Order: sequence, then structure tokens, then C-alpha cells
Amino acid sequence: MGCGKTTLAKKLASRLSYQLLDLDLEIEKRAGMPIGAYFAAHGEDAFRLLESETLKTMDYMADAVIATGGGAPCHFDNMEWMNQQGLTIYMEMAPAALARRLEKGKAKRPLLKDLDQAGILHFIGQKLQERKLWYHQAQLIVSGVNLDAASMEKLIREKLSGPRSEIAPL
Ligand SMILES: Nc1ncnc2c1ncn2[C@@H]1O[C@H](COP(=O)(O)OP(=O)(O)O)[C@@H](O)[C@H]1O
Ligand SMILES: O=C(O)C1=C[C@@H](OP(=O)(O)O)[C@@H](O)[C@H](O)C1
Ligand SMILES: [Mg+2]
Repeated sequence: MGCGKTTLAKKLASRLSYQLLDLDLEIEKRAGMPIGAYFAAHGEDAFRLLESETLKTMDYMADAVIATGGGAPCHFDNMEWMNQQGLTIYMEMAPAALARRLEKGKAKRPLLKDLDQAGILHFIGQKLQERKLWYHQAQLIVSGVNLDAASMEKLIREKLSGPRSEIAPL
């Protein structure tokens, strides 16, 4: 949460003229309500089921940039599934930098909405620790700090032209 997936996916899709999808928006369309309301009405376990089902059944073109929510890779076999579909990227950032960015947007994130700044920092640190097992399965790991679409495109092209890449070039 907060590393800039939603923001950068939009810019990257526009730069590459690729389709853009944000898994959270697709979930909101299916649920007919914002994620915060879905969490409040049905709880996190139901959200994770809907998230996994949406991830695996939404229509997307071969040329697509897809931003997921930060928890999506860490439930069910979602990460393995994504790794079979395309190039997965983890935008890594330190907890303090994430917490600073998330203070403003916490109302939209049900897991953070009731926490103060110190609470967000603690929660993010704990989640990163729990989730790194999945995040480190990403095929490309980049720093999310000061990352713009041009730099991201360059990093992706370098990865795809690498000697052991099994993914078709852009
Ligand atoms: N490169 C960046 N530099 C500074 N702030 C950013 C950057 N990218 C995103 N943000 C801000 O950080 C917050 C989280 O961004 P968002 O794209 O929603 O992240 P995610 O989808 O990973 O949770 C937003 O307030 C956004 O404006
Ligand atoms: O990390 C998480 O568990 C979540 C991240 C959110 O997406 P972003 O990572 O885009 O904020 C959203 O899916 C939901 O609030 C849960
Ligand atoms: Mg997002």
C-alpha cells in the first residue's frame, strides 16, 4: 500500500499505449460499492475471495498494465497465478516512506482508516515483514522511490532482454 502502483500503472499504460486495469477498481465494479464499504459489510476474508476471483476472471488484453492492491499477491495462489500470466513487478519502499504517503489516503484503505501516523508505520512494517515472502517472488523488484514511467519502462526492457527471460518482449 502506498508505493504508487495505481499512480504509476496509469502513467506506464499511457506511455506504452497498453490497456490499464486496476484490480481494486474492477472489484468495486463487481461489488457495486467502494472497497471500504465492502470490507465493512462483508469483512476481509470475503474481500480476499472476491479479489482472487476478480484477478483470475477479469478480461484483459495481452498488452495490459495491471495494478493490484498490496494484499493481492499474498492470498491463495494469486502470486503464482500472476507469475504465469505476465511480468510481475514489486515496487519496494521502506515503511517510513510508505507511512508518510499513506497518511493522506488512509480513509480509502480499510486496513488503515482507524490508525494514527504511528499506528500506520507499525502496521506497514509488520505487513511488509509478513508479506515479503510473496513480494520477493516478483520477477522484477524495483525501488518505488522517485520512480517515473520512463524509468520503469527502461527497467522492464532491461529485464525482458536479459539472458534468461522467458517472457516475450514488449
Ligand atoms: N512517485 C510518487 N512520488 C510521490 N508520491 C506519490 C508517487 N506515486 C504515488 N504517490 C502518492 O502516494 C499515494 C499512494 O499512491 P497510489 O498510487 O495510490 O499507491 P498504491 O496503489 O500502491 O497504494 C498517493 O497519495 C499518491 O498521490
Ligand atoms: O494491502 C492491502 O491489503 C490492501 C491494499 C489496497 O490497495 P493499494 O495497495 O492499491 O493501496 C486495497 O486493495 C485494500 O485496501 C487492501
Ligand atoms: Mg492502488
